[in-house]
Amino acid sequence: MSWKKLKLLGRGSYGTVSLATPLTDYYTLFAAVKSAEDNRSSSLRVEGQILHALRGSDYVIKCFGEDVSIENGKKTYNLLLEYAAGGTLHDLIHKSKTVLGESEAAYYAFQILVGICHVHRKGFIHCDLKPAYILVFPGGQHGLANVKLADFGLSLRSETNTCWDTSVKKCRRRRGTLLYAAPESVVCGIQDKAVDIWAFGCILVEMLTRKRVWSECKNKNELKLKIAHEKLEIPDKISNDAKDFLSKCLDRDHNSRWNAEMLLNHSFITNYVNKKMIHELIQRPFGDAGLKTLVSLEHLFTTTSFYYPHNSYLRESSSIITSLPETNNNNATGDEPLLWMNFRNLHI
Ligand SMILES: Nc1ncnc2c1ncn2[C@@H]1O[C@H](COP(=O)(O)OP(=O)(O)OP(=O)(O)O)[C@@H](O)[C@H]1O
Repeated sequence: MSWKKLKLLGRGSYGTVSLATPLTDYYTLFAAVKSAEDNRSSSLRVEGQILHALRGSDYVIKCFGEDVSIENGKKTYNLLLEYAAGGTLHDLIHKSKTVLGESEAAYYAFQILVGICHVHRKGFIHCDLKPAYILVFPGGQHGLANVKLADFGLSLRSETNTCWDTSVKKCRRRRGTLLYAAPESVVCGIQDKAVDIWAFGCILVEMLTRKRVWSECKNKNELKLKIAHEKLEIPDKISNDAKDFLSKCLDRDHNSRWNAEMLLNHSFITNYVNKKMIHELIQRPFGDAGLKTLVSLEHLFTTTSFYYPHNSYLRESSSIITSLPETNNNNATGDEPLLWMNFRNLHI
């Protein structure tokens, strides 16, 4: 094993998340490792495959590879991810003393939407978007953070626009966290791309007010009834642009709810983010590496082509692109290398 877990970052239902560093270059390179006992690792393995399929976006957490280790005598499956030094959007919203300004919220909203756009274009639905599943990387533009979508454990493939499961009362049961669930998923279990947009709208309300949506509900049943039958109040003390934008995200009719691309062109976003940049980001062809499998940690940390930066370089550089070992690389296709790490975001 050429890497070492340094400390526990958190726990999920599947297992643990740890901060890790390669043994050869202690404290110069970090990653977050999600680990599960091998016999309970199926959802983590699926998440790894989904992240592999979603590679190529700067707005979706990067997966560097997978590995199996023996820990306390038990076979353990490990998924190696980009380390988010800034924690989650939940922390960013609720641990700060003041409500985020509209321009700051719009900047994060823009990044989340570009991530959603990528996920949807790749044929997936996240199904469980919430502030705790959006990771924060300090060091973005204008002193703000960068944010990326994470936790694809409940994601679905959207073969058509809607995912139906004929075995369960003609429709798939609701997935994800109830608070951020769309009316159509609560009422009839529909999971289409529009559920991600509804959840995004709820997240934006939370960013703009520091209050969770439906905060007056006392229990799950009341919450379900409200989502199913009531209009979600748009906050009062925000600009008309923000109100209009939210009304497009929180349209109760999922057929007329705006999609991510439409929302990116709304003035709430374009007032703050350059239109040309948005167009380039959403039109950018997918960076599909030609690899058929995830890169193993052995290759990740032992390849001679992997570049370990010096601290001084870290402060100046925004990104370093590394190449894969010859045997795995498929550069003949002109594909983007799989390993891409934003070193500026690492805390040294
Ligand atoms: N790439 C990462 N970088 C830094 N911290 C992370 C990373 N991934 C997860 N974490 C942290 O680890 C903790 C657990 O994460 P995870 O999202 O896997 O579990 P969860 O959402 O709490 O549980 P579950 O997914 O089972 O509902 C969270 O506090 C999260 O902030």
